Amino acid sequence: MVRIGLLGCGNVGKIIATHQDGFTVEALFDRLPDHAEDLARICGAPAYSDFQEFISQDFDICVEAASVLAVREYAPKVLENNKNILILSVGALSDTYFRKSLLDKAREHGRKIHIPSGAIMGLDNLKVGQISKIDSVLLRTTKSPESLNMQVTERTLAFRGKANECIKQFPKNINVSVAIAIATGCDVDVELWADPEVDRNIHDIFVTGEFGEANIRVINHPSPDNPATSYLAALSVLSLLKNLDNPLVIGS
Ligand SMILES: NC(=O)C1=CN([C@@H]2O[C@H](COP(=O)(O)OP(=O)(O)OC[C@H]3O[C@@H](n4cnc5c(N)ncnc54)[C@H](O)[C@@H]3O)[C@@H](O)[C@H]2O)C=CC1
Ligand SMILES: O=C([O-])CC(=O)C(=O)O
Repeated sequence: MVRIGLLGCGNVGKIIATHQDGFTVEALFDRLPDHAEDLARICGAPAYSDFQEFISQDFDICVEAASVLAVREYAPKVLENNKNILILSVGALSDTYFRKSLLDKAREHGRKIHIPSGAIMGLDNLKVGQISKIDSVLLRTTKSPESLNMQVTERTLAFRGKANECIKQFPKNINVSVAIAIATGCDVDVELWADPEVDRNIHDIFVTGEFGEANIRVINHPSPDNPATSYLAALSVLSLLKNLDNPLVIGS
């Protein structure tokens, strides 16, 4: 059974800790100690207020469900402590220097960095971009103004540009664009729309390349405690963890 340590005890953290299937939660950490303590009361795992104490516990993989800043601060330490890491706030890896240094550290310590599919579908086959030419990738994301911290009364373009710029402005909303960029190896074009008429998180992905064309539309339900985060993002972490020890590996 896979043993995990949970870094980030908010909305996704709670879903993970309350759906332990194929893994067990061994330790909890959050920059807000009461978040970790609340989750400890729910799931029974111990909460730590000191990161070094948390990372010294006996678990196989640290599951990050906190923030881009938390990845920058703690991911190197996780690997240095000889633990694998699952990174949901993958936007942190849009900084190529940071990404390279993290990969070097993973190799040095013989550890893995897992990036779940998060709030989108199709990430598995988008990896063909690493071996076959992709001509263009566009992600058009639509969310409610509330989840983007905006107040608008009509559909409004919040951002148009490249993924690595969008994540700087919306670190809690567009991690998916960086996951697509890493998977494909392409500079991803992003449009981020705030739409008062929608109560879902909609991701439209348009890809053209040597393989042909793909249009993928994911219409996500927001998760219970954070409308900016799709429920699918938490589910994708659960399915990754459930399959970690499975001898049958499905999807590329
Ligand atoms: N890759 C993807 O497809 C997706 C990624 N995400 C990202 O996943 C992360 C978790 O999402 P939610 O659980 O909905 O967020 P949340 O805001 O509900 O919970 C985050 C928790 O992490 C804690 N935290 C934040 N910064 C921290 C730090 N520096 N050190 C320790 N703890 C810290 C917070 O106190 C909070 O308890 C967010 O960064 C979000 O942007 C969300 C949806 C999709
Ligand atoms: O959950 C979503 O729909 C997307 C999201 O917040 C992110 O990629 O950061």
